[in-house]
Amino acid sequence: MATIPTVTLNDGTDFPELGLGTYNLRGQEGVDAVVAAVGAGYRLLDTAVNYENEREIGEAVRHAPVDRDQLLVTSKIPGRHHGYDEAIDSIRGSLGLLGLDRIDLQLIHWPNPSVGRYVDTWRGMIAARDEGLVTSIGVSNFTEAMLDELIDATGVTPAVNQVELHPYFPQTALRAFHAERGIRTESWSPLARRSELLTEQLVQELAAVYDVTPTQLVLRWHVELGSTPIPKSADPDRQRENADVFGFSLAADHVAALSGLERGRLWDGDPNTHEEM
Ligand SMILES: NC(=O)C1=CN([C@@H]2O[C@H](COP(=O)(O)OP(=O)(O)OC[C@H]3O[C@@H](n4cnc5c(N)ncnc54)[C@H](OP(=O)(O)O)[C@@H]3O)[C@@H](O)[C@H]2O)C=CC1
Ligand SMILES: O=C(O)C(=O)[C@@H](O)[C@H](O)C(=O)CO
Repeated sequence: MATIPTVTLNDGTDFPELGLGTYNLRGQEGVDAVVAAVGAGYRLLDTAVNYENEREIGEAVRHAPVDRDQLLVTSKIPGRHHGYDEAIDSIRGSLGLLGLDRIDLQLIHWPNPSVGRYVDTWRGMIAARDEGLVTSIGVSNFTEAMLDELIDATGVTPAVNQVELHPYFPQTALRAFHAERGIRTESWSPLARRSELLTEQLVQELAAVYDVTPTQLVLRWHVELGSTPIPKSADPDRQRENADVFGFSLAADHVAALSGLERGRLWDGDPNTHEEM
């Protein structure tokens, strides 16, 4: 079983350096996949209201081979639940589906700027944290300007910003901004959804240099950048492979070379314009 190291968030919480994405993990197969991942060493589980699998994630937590307190469950507030009261209701709804009395990390899923309610939503999340419904609060898909808007309005800095990040889109400027503000970066679609990234010549060649798989090389690149990747896999063998990235490290010039694959966002998810309800 892999031991996944942790870093300390700006609120003092220990946060794993790698977690499990669960988009599209549903039904009994989804429960089994998440239980297997915990058995393989995963402690951070990433879900969202919009994944429609919070019931399954809660079920997996109850059947997992470790105590609930060793697991960190993330959920996310969807666009249709933006607003102060709506955010608190959304969190209560997630707690009900998960069957848990606390969510470890609560995020705003997308800022949806045309709705104009992410600051109110953030205030609701602060209240939910103060009430003990959630431990850590953060955001997803927020730009530098949006992050500063939250901080300036409330004095509370998000613990995490979960964003699209992979060698095709290394988010250099946003990561530097996070480092200045003490915000932990979390990488969604860290494998670029198994696109041609894994068969890039550079990725294949460097994987051979380190005697690891292309997937392990890419996930280690995230770790070297100081971002927590949350690869999704339904397969126990691939889950184990993905978690086994803490026994080697990459030379700085190899990290830079992988970042040089940059070509931009893969799915047109610019938070200034892309909205999800
Ligand atoms: N906040 C946000 O807006 C977003 C958050 N997310 C989160 O990020 C998570 C991860 O992103 P996701 O989009 O799922 O994409 P990933 O980059 O994690 O890629 C997942 C794909 O890669 C395959 N895969 C995983 N491991 C391996 C491996 N070792 N070898 C070969 N193929 C592999 C999986 O297949 P298989 O299952 O068969 O192994 C699946 O098809 C999501 O599940 C979700 O939790 C994602 C998008 C947006
Ligand atoms: O998976 C998520 O969390 C999402 O927000 C997705 O909807 C993602 O944005 C996507 O699949 C875009 O094509």
